[in-house]
Amino acid sequence: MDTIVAPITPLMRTSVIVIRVSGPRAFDVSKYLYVSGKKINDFKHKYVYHGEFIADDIKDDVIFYAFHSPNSYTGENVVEISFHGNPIIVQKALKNIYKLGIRLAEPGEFTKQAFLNGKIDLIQAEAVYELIDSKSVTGIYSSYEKLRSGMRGEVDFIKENLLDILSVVEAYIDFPEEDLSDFELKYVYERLDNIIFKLEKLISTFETFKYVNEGVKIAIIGKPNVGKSSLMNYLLRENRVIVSDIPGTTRDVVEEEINIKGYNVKLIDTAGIRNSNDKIEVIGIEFSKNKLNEANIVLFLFDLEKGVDEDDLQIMNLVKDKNIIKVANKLDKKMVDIDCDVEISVKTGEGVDDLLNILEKQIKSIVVVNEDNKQLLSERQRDAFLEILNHIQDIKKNFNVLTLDLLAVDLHFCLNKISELTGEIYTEDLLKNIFDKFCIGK
Ligand SMILES: Nc1nc2c(c(=O)[nH]1)N(C=O)[C@@H](CNc1ccc(C(=O)N[C@@H](CCC(=O)O)C(=O)O)cc1)CN2
Ligand SMILES: Nc1nc2c(ncn2[C@@H]2O[C@H](COP(=O)(O)OP(=O)(O)OP(=O)(O)O)[C@@H](O)[C@H]2O)c(=O)[nH]1
Ligand SMILES: [Mg+2]
Repeated sequence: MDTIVAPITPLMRTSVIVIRVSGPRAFDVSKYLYVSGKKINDFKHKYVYHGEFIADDIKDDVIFYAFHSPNSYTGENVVEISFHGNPIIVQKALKNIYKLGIRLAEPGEFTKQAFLNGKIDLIQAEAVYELIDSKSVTGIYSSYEKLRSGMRGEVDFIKENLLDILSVVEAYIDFPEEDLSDFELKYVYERLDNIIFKLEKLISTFETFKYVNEGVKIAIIGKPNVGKSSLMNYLLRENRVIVSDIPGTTRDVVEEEINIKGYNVKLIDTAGIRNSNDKIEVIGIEFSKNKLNEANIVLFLFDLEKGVDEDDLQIMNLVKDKNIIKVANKLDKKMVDIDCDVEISVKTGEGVDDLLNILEKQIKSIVVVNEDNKQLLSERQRDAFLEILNHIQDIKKNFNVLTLDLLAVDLHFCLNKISELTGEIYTEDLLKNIFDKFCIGK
C-alpha cells in the first residue's frame, strides 16, 4: 500500500499551510521532525507537538500530530504538519518527503482510502464533497447529517422491505404449483408500497433541494424607471448596478448571489421592458424576457407615483404563470393606489422588511426540505434510487403474471443496486467518477 502526502490547505502565501501524510509509512516523516532539538522517535496518538521540520535544504518551526491506524480519517497511520504559510517552504518539505518513497496524493485520495478501509461508505464519501460544495446553511446541515450517518436509515428500510418480500417469494419457488395466500399477497403489496412511498419522497428532494444549494432565482422585472436596479442595489447593500432617472438605464441582465434569511438566492436585475427603438436596449429586453423563464420567483415592480398603465399589464402577461410578488415602489412619492402585495420605498427603506418576509415565505414553499434532512444531492444516488423505484413499480404492476423466479431476479437486482449505492459493491470506474471531483488533499 502506498503512503501518500498532500497539502490539505491551499498552497499559497497565507498564515499556515498544513500537509497530511497517510499510509503504512507515514511515521517515516519523523526523520525530519524534532522537538526541543531532539529527533522525535514515536508519535503519540492524537498528541500535539511543537517543534521543527529540518531537512537538508529547509527548516521551519512547525506544529504536528499523528493518528495511529486504524483510528484516523483514512484508517491508516496519519501525520499532519502545519508550516508557516509560504509555499516555497512547503514545496521543499514535500520534495524531502518524496525522498522517503512517499508520493503526492491524487485528488480525493485520502477520502477514497477512508472508504476503502471501511471508515465511511460511498454515500458518506459523497457527503464530504457535498459539504464542501454547499452554498447554503441548509445544504451544509443536510450534507453534514449524511456525513455522520450516511443514509443508513433510508437504505436499511428499503433493504428490509425487499428482503421481506424475497423471503415470501423464495418460500414458494420450490412449490410453483401453489399460489400465495391472500394474507401473503397483502403482505407483499404493503411492502412494495412502503418502498415506493419512501423512494418517491427521497427522489423528489433532488429537484427541490437543487434550489437550496444553487439558489432560488428571483428576477426583478417591470417597466423602465420603476426602481428595479435601485432595489437590487439596496438588497445587495452596494452600488452594483447603475441607477438613473433616465428610463432604459439597464441594458443587461445582472445576476448576483445574496443570502435572504439564511437562503441562498440569485437576484436578477433586468432591463425595463418596453417597446424601444434603441438597438442595444432591444437586445437587453430580449435577454431579460428569456431570463424570466429561469426565475422561480418574480418581483414585479410598479411605480406608486405614476400608477399602472397598459405597459405594466403587457409585462404582467409575460409572467402570468410565475410565482409573482407585486411590489409597488416609490411609496415616498405615492400618488395613486395600486393593487399589490407590498408597498415599499427603496429611497427611504420603508416596507422593505415586509417584502423580505413575503420573500422568505415564498422561498420556503419552493424549497421543500425533507423532514429528516436527508436530501439527495448526488445524481448518482438519484439515478440508483430511480432505477430501484422503476423496478419496484414494474413488480407491483406485473405481480400476478411474473413467475416467482423472475420476481426473485428483480428483487435481487434491487438489492444489488443498494449495495452499489453504499459501495458494498463498486468498480474502479465508479470510484474514479466520484473522487475525481474532489480537490487535492481531501
Ligand atoms: N487538520 C484536519 N482538519 C480536519 C480534517 C482532517 O483530516 N485534518 N477533517 C477531514 O478532512 C475533518 C475532520 N474529520 C475527521 C474525521 C475523523 C478523524 C479521525 O481521526 N477519526 C478517527 C478517530 C480518532 C479518535 O478520535 O481517536 C477514527 O474515525 O477512527 C479526523 C478528522 C475536518 N477538519
Ligand atoms: N422617490 C423615489 N425614487 C426612487 C425610488 N426608487 C428608485 N427611485 C428613482 O427612480 C429612478 C429609476 O431608478 P432605477 O433603479 O434606475 O430604475 P430601473 O427600474 O432599474 O430602470 P431601468 O433600468 O431603466 O429599467 C432613479 O432616479 C431612482 O433614484 C423610491 O423608492 N423613491
Ligand atoms: Mg435598471
